[in-house]
Order: sequence, then C-alpha cells, then structure tokens
Amino acid sequence: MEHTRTQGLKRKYKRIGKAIDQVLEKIIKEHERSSHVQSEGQKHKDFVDILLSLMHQPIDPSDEKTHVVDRTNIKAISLDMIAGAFETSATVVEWALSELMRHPRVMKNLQQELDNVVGANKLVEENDLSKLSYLDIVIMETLRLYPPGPLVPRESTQDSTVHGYFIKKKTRIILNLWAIGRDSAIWSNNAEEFFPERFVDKSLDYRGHDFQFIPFGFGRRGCPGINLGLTTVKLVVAQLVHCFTWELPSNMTPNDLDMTEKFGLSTPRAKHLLAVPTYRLHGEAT
Ligand code: HEM
Repeated sequence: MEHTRTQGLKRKYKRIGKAIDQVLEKIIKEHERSSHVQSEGQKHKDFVDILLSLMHQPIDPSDEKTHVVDRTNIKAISLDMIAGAFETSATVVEWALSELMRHPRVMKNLQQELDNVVGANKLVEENDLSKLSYLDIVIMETLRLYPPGPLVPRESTQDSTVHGYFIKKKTRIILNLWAIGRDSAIWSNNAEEFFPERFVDKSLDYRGHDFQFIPFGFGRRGCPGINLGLTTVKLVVAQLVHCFTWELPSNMTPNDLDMTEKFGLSTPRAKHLLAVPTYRLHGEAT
C-alpha cells in the first residue's frame, strides 16, 4: 500500500517537474530569440539575459568545459527567484490591505501621507517611496505580524550556549519569526495589535541587524531579494491605497473580517480578502 502511494507521488512530482520545465524553457527561448533580434545597445538586459550571457563563459579560461552556469542552472536559479518572490510579496500585500481595512485610522493616515507627498493627480512611483515614512512603518508592522517566511532554518557549526541552553554542533535549529514578532516581552502587551506607530522611535531596520525584527532573515543566507521585495510590496500597497477607497462587501464591519491564517510555507490568509474599490484620485492620474 505504502509502495503504491510513493509511486503515485513520484508520478505526480515528475508531471509537475515537466510542466515547470516547459514554462522555464519557454522563458529562456523567448530571451534567446529576442537577443538575436535586438542589438546590444537597444536592449534592456533583464536577469535571464544576464544569466544567458554567462552560459558560454568558462570559469577557468584554460578549461573550456567548466562554464559559469549551464541551462539547468539557469532554470533552477529562475525557479528559485519565482518561488521566492511571488508568494512572499503577494502575501504581504494581502495582509497589509487586510489590516488597513480593519484599522480605518491607519488607512486614513496613509492616504493623507500619499496625498501630501504624491498629490492627487499622479500615480505613486518608485522614486516617491523614500519620502513615504508612514508607508514604511505600515509595511514594517505588517512584516512583524505576518512574516511570509515565518520559519528560518539553520545548523549550528560549533558547540554553543545561548541563554543557558547548550546547543551541540550540527544541531538543526528553526527560528520562528512569527512567534518573535508576537512576543510581548519584546513588543509590549499590545504585541498582537496592528499599531505601526510602535516603529516611530525605534531605529530597527529590515536587514538582519536587530534580531527582534528579521522578516528577511539574516547573515549569508538572508533574503537576496530584499530590495526587490520591499519595493514591490510598498509600491503595490501605496498605489492601491492612493488610487482607491476600499470597503468591505455586504455591510461587513472591520471587526467582522476573518483574519485566520492558513498553515503553509508563507502563512497566507485562509480566505482571500474581498474588498470593493472606489476610484478616489482627481481625473485620470498619469
Ligand atoms: C516581502 C518579500 C520577501 C520576504 C519577506 C522574504 C523573506 C525571506 C526569508 C525570511 C528568507 C530566509 C532567509 C534566511 O534564511 O536567513 C528568504 C530567502 C530567500 N529569498 Fe526572500 N523574501 C521576500 C522576497 C523575495 C524576492 C523578491 C526574491 C527574489 C527576487 C527572494 C528570493 C529569496 C531566495 C532565493 C532565498 C534563499 C536564500 C538562500 O537560501 O541563500 N525573496 N526570503
């Protein structure tokens, strides 16, 4: 019985692997085609173009067979990027909007900041983000409560003692960022509450220097997509909140919103957020 189940799983993995491979092949072939059509100067090179340009370069000029990357490496790296980027960023955007819907005061403050800094006649752009300090703390607070990579694994390289606990060399350790973010010993009695202002006088950053707040992990294995992730999440949340007023459907009140999490790698919402947008800018923003 167990054997049949394993066989079934193997078949399923193979089928999924093949489907993913087809998508990645398509992406690579499109890039190969476009690099032939356009000359070097004309084309804006993206991540896949750069990997492809390394494909035929030997690591060691005296050994033509050892290439920096091969086609399989390019597919594996691209898949890592897709898997690491989409789900994490989308999950943070959905939690941020959910908390904003539940906290009209915070939503109003954020819209006010956007109106003051960006104005009501144009869309938020990437170069506005550094001027949006309230948006910054809204995203920090969202990442504190809903880190989309909640469990960070490590293995100890030497015997060590942490707070009186002896940890043997080569022990697997799982850091629970979700629990750290809700620990009242660190964040006071309102740790469970969405309150962005708690970050106002704290000089915490995202980059793994402050162990009470490490939504992107830390050290050598820390998230390499931190800049892209933060920019995407901030820009999407800012544009959605700047362009639209959001309301819950069917006369639901903010307190009725179900905030249950789904068990999984990125702890997304158990049920997707449903909200009704109304355009709020002056005329057609550009
Ligand atoms: C808000 C968005 C994101 C969050 C919160 C996030 C969070 C994390 C966390 C907690 C880790 C584990 C770090 C560690 O072990 O110390 C990680 C790893 C990783 N992330 Fe992200 N991430 C985000 C966006 C992205 C994006 C946009 C990309 C790619 C473009 C990306 C690619 C990766 C990769 C490849 C790893 C594995 C790194 C390694 O093991 O060496 N992530 N991320």
